[in-house]
Amino acid sequence: YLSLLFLGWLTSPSAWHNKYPVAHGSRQSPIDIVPHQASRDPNLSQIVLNYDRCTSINISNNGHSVVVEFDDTDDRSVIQGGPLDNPYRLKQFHFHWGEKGCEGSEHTVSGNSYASELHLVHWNAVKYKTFDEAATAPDGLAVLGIFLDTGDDHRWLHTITDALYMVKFKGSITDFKDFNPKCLLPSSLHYWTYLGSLTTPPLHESVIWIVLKDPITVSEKQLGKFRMLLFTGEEEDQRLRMENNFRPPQPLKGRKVRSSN
Ligand SMILES: Cc1ccn(O)c(=O)c1
Ligand SMILES: [Zn+2]
Repeated sequence: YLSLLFLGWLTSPSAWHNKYPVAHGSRQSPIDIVPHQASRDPNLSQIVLNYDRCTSINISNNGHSVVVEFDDTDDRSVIQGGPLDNPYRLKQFHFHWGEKGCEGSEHTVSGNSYASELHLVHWNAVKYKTFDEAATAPDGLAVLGIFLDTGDDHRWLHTITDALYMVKFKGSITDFKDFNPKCLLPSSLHYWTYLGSLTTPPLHESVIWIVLKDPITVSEKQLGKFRMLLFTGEEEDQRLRMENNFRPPQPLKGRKVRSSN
């Protein structure tokens, strides 16, 4: 039992710096966003999402989260505008959540957590040849963060939650075609943006974060289905429920958070 606790400690956010010293870097994510301290930047245009020709491929459990991957061999699904100098290609989206409704998001707003946070991960295919190369470059990735609040059922989330039983165990993967993440967006695309990092090891400081101000609403029942996923593989005897897969806010270290109009 103690060995499990020790193992748990080793993989917890507070221990990541031992293997990934960048965990104590100058542009780590997530952060606490304080709206009235964010500067409205008139030069910040709206963000534009072109997901209409997007091609989802599969859904999988990578031991950290549930991930939907997309065909990123061309510019069929991109995010552009806002703080971005060129289009960034959609590669995957995944979620972070807690064990109860009052925590689970990675970014917080004036110290308040949401129940979950959706990350749509894009990469700069104009400047870099592969996702892995982009993932280590300061302007390599653009992650669109969307908060999930609990309330009524989300009309389209069932498409994902109905597939979760097929990816219960770490390492499981199954087909997941024709899903357009546009159905997971809130009505307003107003956002905060700042320079940050991946929120899981290797914590590369390569992410231009675009966090939408408005959350989407999902039901406690829908969120509960994420908590039946496991961190552990089918062959492991310890079954660890996948929950609290969020990193807490990191020091701002003088960074400016900008706000769209
Ligand atoms: C690429 C990547 C990996 C993990 N997470 O949480 C992210 O938000 C982005
Ligand atoms: Zn994430």
